Amino acid sequence: MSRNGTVPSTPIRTSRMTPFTPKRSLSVQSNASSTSSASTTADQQLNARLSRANQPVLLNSTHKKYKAPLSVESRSKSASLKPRTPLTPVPGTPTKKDGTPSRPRTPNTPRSRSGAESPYLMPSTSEMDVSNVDPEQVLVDSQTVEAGDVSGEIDEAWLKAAELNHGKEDKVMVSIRIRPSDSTSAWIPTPGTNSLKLDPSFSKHATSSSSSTSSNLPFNFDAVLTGTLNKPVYTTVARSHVQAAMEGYNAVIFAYGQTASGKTFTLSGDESEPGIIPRAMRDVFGFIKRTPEREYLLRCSYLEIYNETVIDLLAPPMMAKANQVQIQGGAGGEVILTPLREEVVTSLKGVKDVLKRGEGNRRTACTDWNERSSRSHSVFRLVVESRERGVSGSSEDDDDEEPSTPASAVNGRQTPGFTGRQTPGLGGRQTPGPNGRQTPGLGGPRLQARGGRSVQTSVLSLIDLAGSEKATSDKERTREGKYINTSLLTLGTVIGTLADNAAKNKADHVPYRNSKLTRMLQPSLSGNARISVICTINPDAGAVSESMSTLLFAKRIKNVQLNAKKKEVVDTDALIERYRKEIEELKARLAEREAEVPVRSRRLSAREQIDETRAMRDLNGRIQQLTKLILTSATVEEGKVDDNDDEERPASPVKIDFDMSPYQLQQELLAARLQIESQANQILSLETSLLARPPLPADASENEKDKLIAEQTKTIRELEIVIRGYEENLGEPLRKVKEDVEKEWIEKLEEEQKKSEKSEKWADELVKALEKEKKARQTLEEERRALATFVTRFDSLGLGQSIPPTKLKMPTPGGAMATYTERRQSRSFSARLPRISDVTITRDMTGNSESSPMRLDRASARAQPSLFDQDMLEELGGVADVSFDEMEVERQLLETSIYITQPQLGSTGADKLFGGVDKGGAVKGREVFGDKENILPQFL
Ligand SMILES: Nc1ncnc2c1ncn2[C@@H]1O[C@H](COP(=O)(O)OP(=O)(O)OP(=O)(O)O)[C@@H](O)[C@H]1O
Repeated sequence: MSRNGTVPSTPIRTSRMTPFTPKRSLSVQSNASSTSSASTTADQQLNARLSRANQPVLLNSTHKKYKAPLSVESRSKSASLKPRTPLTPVPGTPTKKDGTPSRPRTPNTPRSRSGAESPYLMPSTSEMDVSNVDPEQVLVDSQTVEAGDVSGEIDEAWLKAAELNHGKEDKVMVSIRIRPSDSTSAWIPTPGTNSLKLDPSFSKHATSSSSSTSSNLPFNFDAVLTGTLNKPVYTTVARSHVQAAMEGYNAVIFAYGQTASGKTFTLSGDESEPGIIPRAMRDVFGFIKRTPEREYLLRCSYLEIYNETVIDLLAPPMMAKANQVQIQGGAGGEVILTPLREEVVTSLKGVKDVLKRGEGNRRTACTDWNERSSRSHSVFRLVVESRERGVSGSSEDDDDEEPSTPASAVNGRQTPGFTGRQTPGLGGRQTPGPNGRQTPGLGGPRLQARGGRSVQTSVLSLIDLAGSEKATSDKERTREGKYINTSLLTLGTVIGTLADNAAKNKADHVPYRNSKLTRMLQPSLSGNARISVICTINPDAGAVSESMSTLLFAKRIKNVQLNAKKKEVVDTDALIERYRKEIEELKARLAEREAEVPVRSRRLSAREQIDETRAMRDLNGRIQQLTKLILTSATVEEGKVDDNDDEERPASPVKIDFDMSPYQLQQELLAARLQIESQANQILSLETSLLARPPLPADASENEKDKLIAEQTKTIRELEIVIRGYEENLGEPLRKVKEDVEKEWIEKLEEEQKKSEKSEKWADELVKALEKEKKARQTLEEERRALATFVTRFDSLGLGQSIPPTKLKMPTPGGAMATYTERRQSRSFSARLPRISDVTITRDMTGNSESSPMRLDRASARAQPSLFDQDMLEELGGVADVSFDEMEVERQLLETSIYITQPQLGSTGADKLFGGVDKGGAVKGREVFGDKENILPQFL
C-alpha cells in the first residue's frame, strides 16, 4: 500500500513454468564458520526450491526485486493474506532463446511506476524528505527500534564469530556465486579451498586468449558460493561490511557478472529469498538495537545510471528526468551528487517504502537472456550518522543540553517549540511536521556534535550493476548494452590500473572520469571504503567465455589496496567553521592543481586535459557555492536577515518557495545552472550535427526531418561511446608511443640546433677569413702592380743586362713576361704550394684550426674547391703563385738594388724606381705607379 493509501494495481506476472532441476548438488562453500549453520544439504535446498516452484503463481507480485516482507509483522500478515510466491525458475541457460513465441516480450519499463501512483500524482516531497526533517527528531536508537524490525535475523553465532573480519582487511573481499543451472556445470568448485576451476572437458569453450591461458588454473577467492539460499551469501559476503558501515567506515557491496547470472537475485532477492539489501537493512536496525550507547540518523537515496545519465529513483519521474543528478567533486576527494533526494528513515518499514519506490522506477526490460534484465546500474545508499548518547543514555538528557545550534542557527529559523529530540512513541515515528524543518547542511540534515561528542558519518552503498552482454536482437537493447559494456569496461580499466598501481607502487592516472559509475565510486575505489564484490557466474557451457572474463575481473579487483578510515566530525563542526575549512582545503587543492597545470598538461592526453579542466571547474564551483553559504550564514549570525527578509531576495521569474533554506536555494540554483549548461551543450552539439547532416529534400516532411535528426543524434552518441571505448583501450599505449616519438624528436631537434649554432659560428669565422683574405689580396695586388711597374721600368732602362745572372734571373726587356710564362709552366712546383685560401685560413684560425669547420672542409675543398675558393682563385688568377714568385723576385731585386750604384741609376732614376734609397743603400719606399703605367695586364 502506498503512503497515500492507494493500493498499487500491479500487472499479473506470468513466469515461465520450466521447472528448475539442477543436476549438480547445490551447496555453500565458504570458510566462514557461520555458513556452516546454513549448510543445508543439496537435496534439502533442491526440495525447498522445488516445493516453492510448485506454489501457485502469486497475483500482484510484480517485482522479483525486494519483495520480501521486512518485519515479522508484515510477514505474518502477508502469509495470511496471500499464498507464497514461487521462485522464478532459473533459466536453464542464458543462451539466446530463439523461437520462443510463447514468452511475451515485456516492454521496457522506462520509469514507469508499477505501483498505482501516477508519476504525476507522486508528491514532489516526501514527509521524510530531508528538507522536511529536523534531524534531532528522527534519531533512531536501541529504544526506538521495533522488535519486528530485527527479529528473526539476529545471528548470535555470527556475532560471536570474531574471526570473520573480512571487512577489516585492506583488500577487497571477492566472492564468486555460481548460479544453479539445469545443465551440467562447466565449473568445479573445490570444497574447503574457496577455489574453482574449469572442467577440462569444457576448456574448448574458453575462447579468448586471456581465458585460454588461465583456463587450466584454479581461481582462488574469499568465498565460492553455490545454491539458491541468500542468507548464507549475505552472512559470508556482506554482513561484516554492513557492520563496518555501522561502525563508521564507508562500505560498498556490489554484484558484477554477465547478464542473467544472478546479480539482482543476490542483491535484492525475491519474496522468499530476500537478498543482501533487505537483509542488510534489517541488520542495520539490529545493530542499533544492540548499541544502546549511540543514537543514529539514517538517510537513504536510490539512483540509477542509465545510458550514462544519473537519475534519482526517489524523485518524481518528471522531476527526475528534468533534473538529472550531477556528480561534483567535493572536499577531501568526496563526490557530491546533486540534486539527489535523500530520505530519512527511522524504521525498516520506511526503508521498505523507499526501496519499493525506487525499484518501481528502475529500468528493466526483457532481453534475449533475461526476462527482467536490469538495464541500468542501481545504487542504493544509506548514510549513517551516529553520535554517543548522553551519560545516562536517555533522550531526555539531550533536553538539558544546548540545542543543536548550528543547524537551527544557520537559517535563523528556530523550530517553534523545539526543545531537543522527541522520542517517537511506541506506535511508530512521529512524522516530523513541516515546522520541524532545519537547514539540511551539506547533502542533507546533519547530526551535530554536541558537548564534545563526535559524530561519525559513513555511507553504505549497495550496487547492482547491469550485466555485461553480447549484442541482442533488439535495437534499443543493443544501444543500452553499448553503454552498459562501456561503463563496465571502464570499471575494469580503473580496477586494473588501481591493482597495477598497488602491485608496482605506482601512481598512474586512473580514468575515473571516463564513466559515471567509476566517477561515483571514485572515493570508494581509491581506498576509503571496505569493499565486497560478488561476482556471479552462469555455469553453463555456452557462458564459459563470459564467466572466464568475470573471474579475471574478480582476480584483478582482489589486488586493489584499500585503506578505509572512519570519518569523525568533532565538536568544532559548526557549519560556518566546516564551510571555511572546506573552502580552505578546496582552495589549496585548486592552487596545487593550477601550479601543476603547465607541467601536467604537457603530459596529459586531450581527454585527460578536459577531465582536468572539469575537475578544476568543479572545485571552483564548490568554492563559490560555499562562499555564498558562508555569507548567508554570517548574515544570519549578525541578525541581518530575519524571517521577513523576503524583500531582500532577488525578484525571480519563477515561483520561489520562500520556505526553502538558503542552502536548498543554492542547491536549486546550482542544479538549474548545470541544467542550463548541459542544455546549452546539447544545443551546440545538435547544431553541429544539424550542419553536418546530409541535406534533406526541400519538400521533406517534419517527421522525416525529425527522424533524420534523431538518427544523427543517435549515431553521434554511439560514436562517442565507441571513441570512449577506443580511448579506453588505446589511450595508454598511444600516449606511450606519442611520448617516445616526442622524446626522440626532441633529441633530434636539440642535435640539429647544436649543428646550426656550429654552422653559424663557422659562417662568422668564414666571413672574417674572407675579409682578411680580401685585404691580403688587395695588398698583394698593390705590390704586384708596383712590382710590375718596377720590372717594366727596369727592363726599359736596360738595367737587366748589368745584373749578374747568377744573382737574379732578371728579365731582360720583355723578360718579365718570359719569367712569368716560365713560372706558369712549372706549375707542378707551385701546385704543391699551399693555396692562398689555405694559407690565410691557417694563419687566421691559429689556435682553433682543429675545430674550424673551414679546416674540416679543406681537404674536400682541395679536391673540389668550394664556390668561395673557386671564385677567389679565378678572381686572383693564381695570385698565390704570383705572390710567392714575386716575393722571391722582390727579395732578389732588393738584393740587386744594393749592387746598383748611384751613378748607374742617376738620382732621379733611382728615386723614381725605389722611392728613395737611404744612405746605407736600403730602399726607403716605392713609388706606386698609376694604372696607365701597369704594363702587365695579362697577369690578371
Ligand atoms: N542463485 C540463484 N538461485 C535461484 N535462482 C536464481 C539464482 N540466481 C539467479 N536466479 C534466477 O535467474 C534469473 C536471472 O537472475 P537475475 O535477474 O538476478 O540476473 P542478473 O544478473 O541480475 O541479470 P541482468 O544483468 O540481466 O539484470 C532470475 O529469474 C533469478 O531469479
